[in-house]
Amino acid sequence: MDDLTSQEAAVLGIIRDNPFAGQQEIAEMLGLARSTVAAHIVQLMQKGHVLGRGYVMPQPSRAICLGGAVLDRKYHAKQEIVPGTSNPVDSTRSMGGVARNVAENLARLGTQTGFISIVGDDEGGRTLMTYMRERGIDVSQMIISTERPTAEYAAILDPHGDLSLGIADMGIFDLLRPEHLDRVWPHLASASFVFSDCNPPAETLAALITRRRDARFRLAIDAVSTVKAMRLPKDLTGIDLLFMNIDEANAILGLSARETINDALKAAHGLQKAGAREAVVTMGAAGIAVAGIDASASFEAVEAKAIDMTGAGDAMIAGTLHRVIAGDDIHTAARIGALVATLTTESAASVHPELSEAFLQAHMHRLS
Ligand SMILES: Nc1ncnc2c1ncn2[C@@H]1O[C@H](COP(=O)(O)OP(=O)(O)OP(=O)(O)O)[C@@H](O)[C@H]1O
Ligand SMILES: O=c1[nH]cc([C@@H]2O[C@H](CO)[C@@H](O)[C@H]2O)c(=O)[nH]1
Repeated sequence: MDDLTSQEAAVLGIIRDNPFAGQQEIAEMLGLARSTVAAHIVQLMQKGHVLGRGYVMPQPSRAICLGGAVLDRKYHAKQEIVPGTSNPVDSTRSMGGVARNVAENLARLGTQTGFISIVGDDEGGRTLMTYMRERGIDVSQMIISTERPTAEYAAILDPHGDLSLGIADMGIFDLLRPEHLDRVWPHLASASFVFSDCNPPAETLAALITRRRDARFRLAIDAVSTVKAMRLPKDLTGIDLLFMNIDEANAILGLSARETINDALKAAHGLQKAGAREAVVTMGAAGIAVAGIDASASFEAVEAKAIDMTGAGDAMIAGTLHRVIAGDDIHTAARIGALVATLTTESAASVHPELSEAFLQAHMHRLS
């Protein structure tokens, strides 16, 4: 609360006791002009202490996920893929989008979560919104576009579940402009953590990172892909926690080594040097490198009976954020992230359909 002036704190105190207090009533109680109280309430919204009219108070720990809402289609090859010809596959559909996957994982683990994205005015968009709402995720700040259809992603997976080719129709995310951040700012400002993927345009990411410097929330970012990682500014100052796989980290750092987990550790240090407060660089089954604020370390991935890798990175982020929000340090939290990632590789969907805190606890023995 040390970001508040004494008058703002006094106004907040009255609103907390009586969320229905009118501006005139508050003004009279504090001996201020009504217009002064109105200005203080605007400031309280900007600083994230008040969410909107009716003065609804934010929950103490809340995550907001910003970025991709996507319809995923997976084509799982029955034998080694032969390019340039027809390949037999098993196909499945599920909800995807990095930010959406992170939001669903977080909500399943019990973190209070809001999701901000854009979907088309179509059946896919409506199904996606309903699905999220039914999982207790706040979708009140979503945009519904009549200009573009809901984003789609097709993953062609080899017989081992590894990505052979991904095809992404994500044009709708160009409409996630910086102005939308202004509109949803009270929701972002009141969160304990804001997570964004790199599906929004570079200007929107830059605006978020810049505005984070004066905000109370912590900011986590995931690159999504080597192409989208390039949307991040050169100066990563303002990012509290940056998630990348080794290829994405190398791409933005101009590095190429990807032989051992030490290369991932070097990349994580590189991201810190570029301004990120902490960085997690993943290397699939080969392990995870964590550059924390106090110490750096790497550890092994949790052994998996993997069938589909899609969403593993998103699950790693959600598991990590869930624990960081609960108060764990990044090293402890990332181990839980690795376990959630492994569980996700063992399901055909982009988010494990059975994931819950109890499900996670039942698998904790796998973290030896
Ligand atoms: N074969 C595997 N065995 C065990 N764990 C794995 C395996 N593949 C991925 N993981 C887990 O998932 C995490 C993220 O995987 P990866 O490094 O491939 O990131 P990514 O490319 O962002 O993932 P994706 O794009 O598939 O979501 C790893 O840190 C690891 O914990
Ligand atoms: O450009 C993009 N490609 C793929 C995804 C999503 O990644 C998820 C897997 O990590 C998957 O669900 C896909 O929709 C995205 O959000 N943006």
